[in-house]
Amino acid sequence: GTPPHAAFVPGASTKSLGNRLAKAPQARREQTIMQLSARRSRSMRPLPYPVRFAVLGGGSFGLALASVLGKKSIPVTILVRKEEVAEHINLHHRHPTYLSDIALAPSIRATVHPEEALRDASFIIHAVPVQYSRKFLEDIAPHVPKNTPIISTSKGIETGTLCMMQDILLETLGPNRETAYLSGPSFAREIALGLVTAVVAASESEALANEICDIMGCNYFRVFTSTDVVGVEVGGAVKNVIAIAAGMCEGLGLGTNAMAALVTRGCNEMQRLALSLGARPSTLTGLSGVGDTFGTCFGPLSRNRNLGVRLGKGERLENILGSSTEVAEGHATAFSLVQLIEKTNRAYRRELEFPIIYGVKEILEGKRTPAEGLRDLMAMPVRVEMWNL
Ligand SMILES: NC(=O)c1ccc[n+]([C@@H]2O[C@H](COP(=O)([O-])OP(=O)(O)OC[C@H]3O[C@@H](n4cnc5c(N)ncnc54)[C@H](O)[C@@H]3O)[C@@H](O)[C@H]2O)c1
Ligand SMILES: O=P(O)(O)OC[C@H](O)CO
Repeated sequence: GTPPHAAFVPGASTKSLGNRLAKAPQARREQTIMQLSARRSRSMRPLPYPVRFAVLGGGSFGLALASVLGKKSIPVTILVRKEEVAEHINLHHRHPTYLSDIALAPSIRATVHPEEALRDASFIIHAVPVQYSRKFLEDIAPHVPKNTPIISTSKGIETGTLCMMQDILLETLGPNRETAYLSGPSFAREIALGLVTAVVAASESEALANEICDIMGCNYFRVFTSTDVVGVEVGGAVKNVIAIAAGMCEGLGLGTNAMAALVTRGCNEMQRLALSLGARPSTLTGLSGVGDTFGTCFGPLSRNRNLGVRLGKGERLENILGSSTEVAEGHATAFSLVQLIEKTNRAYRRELEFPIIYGVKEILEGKRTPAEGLRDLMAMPVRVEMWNL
């Protein structure tokens, strides 16, 4: 028969462990859960092997993740665009503009030279907005070591190609590379301040997801794992568009009932699209689905929500975009999403409706005002709340 310890294999996939746990007798289930907990608490200790990270993009999220690694004394090199920014980080251990009130650990360096950042990197974190990622990655591709895994943090859908980061990485850096997609409610400032944050690392390689969980995890940054890359990427992209709608609801002063209804229906649209693209339903109820949607729709730090608030208060889109130094990914993604929905509907010969996503796109195009968008949502024919997908 199977030896009692066989249910726990360090590095084994959470999925296979889950399957085996479900079938195991009670005593073995308890023993396995204890062993799993021991494994998780080991992840808080210093690593037993040397690693070095390259972080692509010196914006607030790249800095925030660098700060997590820096607190674990892991060497990190951040690739930035401007020489004066690199010099400032190396001299003062803080970014001159982003999160400039937060000191970075001495193990964090910055450079403008891709070869310097990428040479000898054991892991690469990609933190450049989706719309700029293809060009950025094409430019640095010759310097990206062949087998180094990439952890993408960018949330959105590329204009024109309708690609998400998995395809952009494949098309720019080639096949046969392990990749992972980090997502969930994770505002850069809160992470950099050491506030408790939980995210999910999705990868087709369960070994990579587990490694990220061990290496990046600490007592305030908890990394769950998943193999559902599509679900995690779609959740991260759609929540930014729903957050723009939630911001408009706030800006219009519509109240809590309206906000709760809007966000719930937004999650419903997110789930329907994700399922039609092959995601697992449970992913969309997790951190990268409703979790990130709640965080972004209700959190005052969200750039997407704040864009919506300003639109709802009557400000012009050009003014809002012109006054921001950081990217609200939901703006471009709203247009890509509508095209992706139309493509998916055509492929399945059906007419699934996504009134919130379409409404945000039309408001961003100037075809409706936020108040008209809401009026149109209320005028839609009433139907069953949940469709069988
Ligand atoms: N900021 C957050 O709280 C947060 C949290 C989770 C995920 N994300 C995601 O991470 C990604 C990066 O977010 P961020 O807040 O750091 O973004 P950001 O707008 O600050 O930009 C990040 C960096 O990307 C690079 N960059 C920007 N425009 C570029 C261009 N045209 N060409 C080349 N490089 C360019 C720059 O180094 C810039 O500092 C986004 O997709 C975002 O959705 C952000
Ligand atoms: O500031 P936002 O709206 O880009 O959101 C940041 C993160 O994605 C929140 O998880």
